[in-house]
Amino acid sequence: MPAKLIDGKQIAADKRQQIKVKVQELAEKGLVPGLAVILVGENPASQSYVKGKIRDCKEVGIHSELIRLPETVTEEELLAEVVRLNRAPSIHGILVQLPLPKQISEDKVIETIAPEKDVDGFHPVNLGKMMIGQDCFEPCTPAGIIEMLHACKIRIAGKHVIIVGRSHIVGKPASQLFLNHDATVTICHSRTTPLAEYTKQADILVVAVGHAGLIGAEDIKPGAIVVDVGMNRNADGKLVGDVEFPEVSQKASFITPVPGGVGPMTRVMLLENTVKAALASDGRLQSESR
Ligand SMILES: Nc1nc(=O)c2c([nH]1)NC[C@@H]1CN(c3ccc(C(=O)N[C@@H](CCC(=O)O)C(=O)O)cc3)C=[N+]21
Repeated sequence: MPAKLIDGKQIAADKRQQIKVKVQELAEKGLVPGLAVILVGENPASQSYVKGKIRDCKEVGIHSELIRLPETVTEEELLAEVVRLNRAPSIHGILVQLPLPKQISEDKVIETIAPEKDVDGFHPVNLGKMMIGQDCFEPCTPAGIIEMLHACKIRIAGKHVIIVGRSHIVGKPASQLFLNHDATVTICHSRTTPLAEYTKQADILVVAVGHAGLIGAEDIKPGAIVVDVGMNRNADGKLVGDVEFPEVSQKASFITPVPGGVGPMTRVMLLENTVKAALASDGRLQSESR
């Protein structure tokens, strides 16, 4: 039986609707969540992602500010902008679009964002809190994956989750989040051999590498749940994941498509984190909401 498609686009749209209602309630109480997005340079992919984020904010009533800086900006200038936004009362979340030009240390920039405004969940304080199970901003892509599995009523506890990829923004935090949800977690990466011997054992397989066609039908267990985080352009310029989609979907029980799977969930989790940041900034509303 072919896999059920996990419709990330639809799940994200439903979630945006809920967030919109929440934002309206907060606005009536005088709190308008605010997100600042810093975009450095003219990279077309980054420009289009950032446009999407700003559009999402508009749709749900989150105030957004786009700060555009030239490709030649110095690290000092960028850090000064982050510090200004750390202090701005109308801004609750700060996102610096990655990647950044070579002259700028991404680590330094992320560490300069106030942890309570780090809606990407990339700051070491948030990553550390996640590791010890404390309340924190969870990175949007891993959080979106968990959210879409929940929306499909897929249980995580006790499952063997195999993550392929160990990036700081997807693989590593995803492994931690799945562990926090009581999964048994295995992390695979470029030096794992033979990769297929591992992936075939997964109840839930998360692939976040960035190689089109990395996972074929022969690499999964029948009935596995497959989450494709890959984003690759094929020869025709079409967006494709890391998983051979038609073949794998014949053998899996659930699969996320690319596009329309994890990507839209990543975007909606940013909105959720921004509302959370706004609420946390307002002691009065925070205690009311409990
Ligand atoms: N500070 C920072 N935070 C990020 O979260 C961040 C970043 N930098 N840099 C770049 C990556 C990439 N990323 C995407 C999110 C959603 C889609 C998305 O919605 N994709 C659609 C399709 C988009 C298309 O067609 O091009 C989909 O998969 O259906 C894509 C890419 C966030 N990133």
